[in-house]
Amino acid sequence: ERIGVLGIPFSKGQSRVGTEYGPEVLRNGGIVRKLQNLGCHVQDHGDVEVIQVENDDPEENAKNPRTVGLTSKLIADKVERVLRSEDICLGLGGDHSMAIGTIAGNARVEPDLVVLWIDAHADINTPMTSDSGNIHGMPLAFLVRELESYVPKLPGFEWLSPCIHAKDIAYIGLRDVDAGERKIIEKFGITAFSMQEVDKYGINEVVERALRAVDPEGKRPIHLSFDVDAMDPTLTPSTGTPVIGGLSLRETYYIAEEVARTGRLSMVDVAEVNPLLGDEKDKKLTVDMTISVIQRFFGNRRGG
Ligand SMILES: N[C@](CCCC[B-](O)(O)O)(CCN1CCCCC1)C(=O)O
Ligand SMILES: [Mn+2]
Ligand SMILES: [Mn+2]
Ligand SMILES: [Mn+2]
Repeated sequence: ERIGVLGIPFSKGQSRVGTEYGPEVLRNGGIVRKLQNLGCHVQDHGDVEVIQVENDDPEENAKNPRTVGLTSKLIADKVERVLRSEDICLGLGGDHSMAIGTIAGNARVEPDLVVLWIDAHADINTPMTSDSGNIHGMPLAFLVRELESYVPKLPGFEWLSPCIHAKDIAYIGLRDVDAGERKIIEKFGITAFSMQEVDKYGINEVVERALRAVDPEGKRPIHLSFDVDAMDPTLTPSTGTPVIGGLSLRETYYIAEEVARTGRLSMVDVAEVNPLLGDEKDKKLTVDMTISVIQRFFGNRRGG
């Protein structure tokens, strides 16, 4: 497998400083070398250029729209270029608004992709249903074709056309879903396995059902968007919106190993690592746990 690593040092999809240092701490944690040690061919493509628009006033309750929109276009362009020369792109974020660009870019190369969204949150608020105005809680709303008429065209987003269908998405790990998001998930029948289903069926059954729901014939490329807050905060404390009762390390490993086993992984987003939150121990734990999970997307199996 040829892996292209792409840093996405972005934080303007939310209001806490720090996620812009995510790529740096993950690289310093040795992710490139660790993947090479797995026998992968790893090329580091550097960082996406981040655009900072002056006087970027909120629009329709969405914060930093121009900065997020224009940076998302650069992310999409870079992801498309990486995926033209590599088999898989590993996007190191950065807040979860990064997924607007990574999915848009991936879809240009793999138009038939499906999305597995591993997260405590649904990240599908429209600017109107969001209570925070933080675009990291909205990325999927900008990407889903069925939501196009519900999402205003924000300044900076002129370049973006929705590129996935609601039925192409499956959630695992949900435990903090807003009212508006629940309505959207129900209305469009989006496949969603919350932590309750993980407890009810077990992670093996959940992963099997999620994959079958979005890709019953087992042939579509997979965009895996991993928000580190999907894991229990005892494992990844340095993140902006922690929610107790999360995935265990072994459950998260299992998801990664099963997705790797499909052989159809196209892109992995690693979102919401914020090394400025918590103490040094929290930061190191978060980085170490995140890197150990990433390795399992790329062939490190507990069974050897
Ligand atoms: N849904 C939230 C949180 C989004 C998290 C983004 B992610 O997953 O990338 O980390 C919820 C906001 N709201 C905060 C106050 C209490 C109720 C929920 C929002 O801001 O939209
Ligand atoms: Mn989240
Ligand atoms: Mn998220
Ligand atoms: Mn978060």
